[in-house]
Amino acid sequence: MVTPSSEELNAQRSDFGLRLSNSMAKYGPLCVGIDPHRKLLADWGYNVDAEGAELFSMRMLQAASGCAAAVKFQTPMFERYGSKGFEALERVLYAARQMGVITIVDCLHGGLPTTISAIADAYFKPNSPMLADAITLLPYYGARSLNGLISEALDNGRGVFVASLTSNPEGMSLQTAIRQSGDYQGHTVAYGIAATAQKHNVDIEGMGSVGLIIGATIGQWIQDSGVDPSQFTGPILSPGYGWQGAEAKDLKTVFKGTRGNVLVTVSRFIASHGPDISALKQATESIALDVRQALYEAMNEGENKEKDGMGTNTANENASANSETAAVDSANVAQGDKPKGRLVVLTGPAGVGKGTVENAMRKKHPGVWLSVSATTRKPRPGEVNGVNYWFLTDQEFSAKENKGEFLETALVHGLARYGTPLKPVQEHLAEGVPTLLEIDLQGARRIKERAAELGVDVVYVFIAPPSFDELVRRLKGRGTESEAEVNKRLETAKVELAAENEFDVTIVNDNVDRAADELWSVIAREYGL
Ligand SMILES: Nc1nc2c(ncn2[C@@H]2O[C@H](COP(=O)(O)OP(=O)(O)O)[C@@H](O)[C@H]2O)c(=O)[nH]1
Ligand SMILES: Nc1ncnc2c1ncn2[C@@H]1O[C@H](COP(=O)(O)OP(=O)(O)O)[C@@H](O)[C@H]1O
Repeated sequence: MVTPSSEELNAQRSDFGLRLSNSMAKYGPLCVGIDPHRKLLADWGYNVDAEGAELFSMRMLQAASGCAAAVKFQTPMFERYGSKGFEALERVLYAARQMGVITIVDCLHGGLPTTISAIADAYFKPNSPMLADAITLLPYYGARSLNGLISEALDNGRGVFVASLTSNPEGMSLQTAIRQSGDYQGHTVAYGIAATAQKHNVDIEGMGSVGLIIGATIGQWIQDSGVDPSQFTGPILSPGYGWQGAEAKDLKTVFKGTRGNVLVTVSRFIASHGPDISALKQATESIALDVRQALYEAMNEGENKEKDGMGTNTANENASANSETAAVDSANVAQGDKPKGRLVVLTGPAGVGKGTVENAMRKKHPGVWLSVSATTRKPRPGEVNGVNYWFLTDQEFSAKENKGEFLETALVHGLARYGTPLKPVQEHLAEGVPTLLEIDLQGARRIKERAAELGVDVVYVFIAPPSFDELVRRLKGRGTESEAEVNKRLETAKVELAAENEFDVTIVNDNVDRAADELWSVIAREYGL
């Protein structure tokens, strides 16, 4: 038998971390949770059995492929159907491998070393029936009880996520209990778990293969735990976003100063848009952008934070950033003496592709902040409150308007009211963050009138279609409006197209990537990036 060299062994042991960080660089920090809850199966019109769970999972997998860095399966949702449930999971894992999607099996195994070593045969070996890229582990027999199994995972190029800080209140009191003896005496239980996991990552260049699970909803508890996620150089899996109550601001609190190694799991929110595959994809893309933006801000928040404590290598030095552009943007945006760029106001007729171009640009440059408007119109399938718009009732909108909470408002297409919340725009501009508004012509004109009074400098950008016929084609092709609504939008479009010369820059959206690059070059010029 040929004994592998130490370089080969090291390459093997960092394989999962490397593959995951490459996938996160490509698709962003979203992990789609594939959890066939009984209620979801019934909502989708599937049988509540192993077959239903398999059909559900295959569809979620299809939606996640190309939109998310990884997928995660909760085993109890399959195990409840006994051997048929496990067969379903085996087939879904096989399909994911064929599609090249990274898989995490959330089985939360733990126990005595002799017993759990058998788990390696189930998940890590080349012929394992449920071969997965990583599994989740419970360390409550002692973090070191997992070392044998972790070594097996690493030797096979696989990874693990060790539960460290969960978000249920009882979990928190246990995890922040102070250790009475042993290596980490005087530290919390969670700290000892994180520090033990980190030991597997210290000699690895880039992101390690031994991860932690830290719930997004734990908020300020992170401080009581003594765990500093910015010091950890393996991947961090974070459930709890969306359905379970965590928001962008919670990600910022918990993951301050991290460097692209946080993977946020979203499950029920995405599944609630199914079974239509395009609605599932759209929901996945929306939430992926939202999560990416929040983590990008979290990364900048920790810029000048003191480093201490756990582990010898800082995440700053060791973990790979989630994308090269993110790293470049952060270097430029977060410098002490921030350039104060002008507010970028983007306008263009409905259906010209404003949303498409902005999304393409923000995928490459997550440091750009796009204001989220409020509207009284109904959400379209896949639209997410707080991500696409803040969806308000007429009364709620009027109340905010009366309190002066909007920078501008307008009645658009004579159908619904829209408004730009003032405070977040002021805050982002004050911090030197590239700030983009997408609003209609009336709103752009209103800002022109008020810019001096508000002390904001503005650059006005117009997105134009290659031709009117193409605009009609795109608007109809989008298929989200009735014929009457399309006609209303085309009437507005004629007025907006005639106002093109009121703008500082026109970008013709004939090709999404090219238009996105042009939009970025306007922003880059404004903010000196
Ligand atoms: N004035 C103003 N217009 C907005 C705001 N948010 C969105 N809009 C514009 O409202 C119009 C309608 O947007 P939307 O309902 O998303 O659908 P669309 O008509 O198909 O683009 C678009 O022209 C948007 O640019 C806002 O906060 N203020
Ligand atoms: N350059 C382009 N070429 C072809 N189709 C496009 C282009 N840009 C956008 N689209 C399509 O046009 C439709 C309208 O785009 P959307 O981003 O919703 O527009 P807006 O936000 O301006 O209302 C969508 O179906 C989108 O996929």
